[in-house]
Parts: sequence; C-alpha cells; structure tokens
Amino acid sequence: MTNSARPKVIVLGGTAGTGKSTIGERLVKFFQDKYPEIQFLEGDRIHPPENVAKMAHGIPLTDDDRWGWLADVAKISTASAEEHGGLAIISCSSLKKKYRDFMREKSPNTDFFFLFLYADMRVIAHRLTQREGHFMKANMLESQFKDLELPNSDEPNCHVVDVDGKDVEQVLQHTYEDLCKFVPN
Ligand SMILES: Nc1ncnc2c1ncn2[C@@H]1O[C@H](COP(=O)(O)OP(=O)(O)OP(=O)(O)O)[C@@H](O)[C@H]1O
Ligand SMILES: O=C(O)[C@H](O)[C@@H](O)[C@H](O)[C@H](O)CO
Repeated sequence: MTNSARPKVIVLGGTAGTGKSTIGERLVKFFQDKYPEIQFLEGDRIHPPENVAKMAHGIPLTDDDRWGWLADVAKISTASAEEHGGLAIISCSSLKKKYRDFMREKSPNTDFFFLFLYADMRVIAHRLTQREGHFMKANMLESQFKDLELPNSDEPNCHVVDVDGKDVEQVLQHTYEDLCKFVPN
C-alpha cells in the first residue's frame, strides 16, 4: 500500500438494478490519478453458485445464504485495496445494517464507505425488464425492497444517492462528489 496505512473500500450498495455495476466500472477512472492500480470488483461474481442458482430461479436469498458471501466480499475487497495502492471499489447490495456491521467486523482494519444508489421500486422495475443477460429479474424486486435498510444519518461512513431521473453521467458526478469526502483525491 502506498497511500494510507488502512485500506479503504468503497462499497456500492442498493437493491438489484440501481446501477451499481454501471457506476462502479466507470468510477475507477475518477480515482486513477491518485490510485493508478485501483480495481472495481463485481460483488455478484463472488456469490457461490448456489446463491446465483436461487436468484436465477426467483428465490430470494436468506441471511444464511448471504453470510459467507459477505465475508468473502469484505476479505476480497480488502485484499484488492492492500495490493493495489490502498483503495478498492466493489458492488455489493449490503441491504441490511447487520450485513454492513458484519463486513466491518470481518475486516476490522479496513475503512469501508457504503454508498447506496436508490430509486423507488417502479423505476428500478422498469430498468430490469429492459436489461438482458443477467440472472436477476424484476420479479425479485419486492423481496429486495423488503430487505433494504438504507443507512440512517447516525451510521458512519454511509451515504445515499437518489438516482431517480439522473442519467449515468449525473449519477457518476454525484457519487464522485460524495466519495471525495471519504477519499480526498
Ligand atoms: N442512471 C441510469 N439511468 C438509466 N438506466 C441506468 C442507469 N444506471 C444503470 N442503468 C441501467 O439499469 C440497468 C441496471 O444497471 P446495473 O446492472 O448497473 O445495476 P446493478 O445495481 O449492478 O444491478 P444488479 O445488482 O442486479 O447486478 C442496466 O440495464 C443499466 O444499463
Ligand atoms: O443480497 C442480495 O440479494 C444479492 O446480492 C442481490 O442483491 C444480487 O446479488 C444482485 O443485486 C444481483 O442482481
């Protein structure tokens, strides 16, 4: 690590379809001057095959399905930050507060920043009915929103960006501005 003693991990959270992958892939460019090796990690690729199979069959994940995955998300993102200059970005729904606490506990030496992308269910449903080639379909949204616990203002290092009515460039700009408070660039 070159930039800081503690690894920093930006977690892009939120229900399926809010734009976590779209934004994460492009966000790395904003930080490359200071963190030239920074990686964006796709949290969906870290799910065990059983979880992917459940979601693809329209069966919502339970807490027990998620713990192992969340532990891997915390460890793999921390390792990436440690190996690539001190900062990593990962997408991970992180729907419940206890999941975020669990990740912080699993990697206690990492500074996590949870940035949630949010829009109401109708907006996201419209997007998912148009998205192709992804295992997660719009029929899973009800359970995703039922599980969603957006961070309160007293939960440290968290922020919510309302993506409704914003195109990708606008979301990127808002996201980057919020993240600059966590990672001075
Ligand atoms: N700001 C935006 N405005 C309109 N459409 C968007 C925006 N951001 C992403 N999309 C589109 O919405 C769909 C969902 O985006 P994306 O796959 O990035 O979401 P995600 O949060 O990673 O979803 P999942 O958790 O299911 O993997 C995609 O088809 C993407 O092109
Ligand atoms: O916690 C969960 O239920 C899952 O992480 C989902 O949110 C998906 O991984 C993701 O959104 C894929 O579409």
